[in-house]
Amino acid sequence: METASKDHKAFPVTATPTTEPASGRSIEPVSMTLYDADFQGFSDQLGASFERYGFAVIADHGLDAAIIDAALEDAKAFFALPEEVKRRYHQPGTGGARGLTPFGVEAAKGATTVDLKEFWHVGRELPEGHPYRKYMRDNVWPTEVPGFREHLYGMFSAMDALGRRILRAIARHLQLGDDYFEDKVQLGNSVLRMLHYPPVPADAPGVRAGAHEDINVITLLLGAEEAGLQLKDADGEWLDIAPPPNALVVNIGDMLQRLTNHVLPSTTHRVVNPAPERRGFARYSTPFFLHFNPDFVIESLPSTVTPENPDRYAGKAIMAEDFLTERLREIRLI
Ligand SMILES: O=C(O)CCC(=O)C(=O)O
Ligand SMILES: [Fe+2]
Repeated sequence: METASKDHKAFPVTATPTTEPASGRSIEPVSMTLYDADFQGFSDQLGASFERYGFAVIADHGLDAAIIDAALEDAKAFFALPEEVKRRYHQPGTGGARGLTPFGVEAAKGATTVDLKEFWHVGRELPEGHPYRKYMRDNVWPTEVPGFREHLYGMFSAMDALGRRILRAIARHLQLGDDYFEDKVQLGNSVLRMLHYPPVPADAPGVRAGAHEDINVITLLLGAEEAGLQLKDADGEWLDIAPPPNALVVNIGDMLQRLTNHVLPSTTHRVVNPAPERRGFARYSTPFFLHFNPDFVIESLPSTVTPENPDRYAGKAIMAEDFLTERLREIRLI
């Protein structure tokens, strides 16, 4: 539900991307140990990486490995269930907002083939009667995997907290108050996506994930050590993202690009099919799409509007929820 492509024509997803040259550039990881030792230094490094690539690689993120492992093991156990059992948790017509989106359903905008993936979505739980409940569907939980609910929601909460920490550094980089984002995302319509890319036959049509941009504020991604994730660099070259073990990949989504009048770019990315020696391996990755609170109004931050970078969205303020709905319609998910 978080994906759309602007430029599929330039990079048809039906091409054989693994044969395209990937440039030798790579993103320098930033260590989160700097966060407490030298917050300004951390913010500067993170901000520089985002301005340059729209992506950053964060080492030493401090997430509890036990929380991640428990959620991942449960997701793997779920994906290993028979197809007809899994499909009980598919809710057609809801854009895959919660529960399972089966293999062969999602495609990047304009793509002629579907992505070679299936995924499970977990969203925020709010108390009965909360005014934001109308924007957020109820989660669904499989009964076949004991612990799934507790572990998956534990991971949602851990990623949510880490995302808010990272946003403090982004706020510092943008010379806003460090807590600028706090009351704008604390009840955001965020989604944890547990992704399963099965082994890929040599003659598979399509790619694991076609070229797209994320719709949300920032995305926190674990599991990109298994190769395939690439970003489209400013000069049009595809650049492999090869994080060190256990590192977190973070990228800017369309909502933050819009808020910052493109000072922080939402970069096109994709997941290409594996090299022959890795074709027999599944890939599991877990993006957390951090969203604004549904009623936050997105308009260019005054500090990002300059004579060299005039407001690209003058007179186009939009509520986060309307922006999301518009984008999901564009990609025909709702
Ligand atoms: O699996 C990955 O590495 C990235 C997935 C992604 O870009 C997405 O789901 O939006
Ligand atoms: Fe993405």
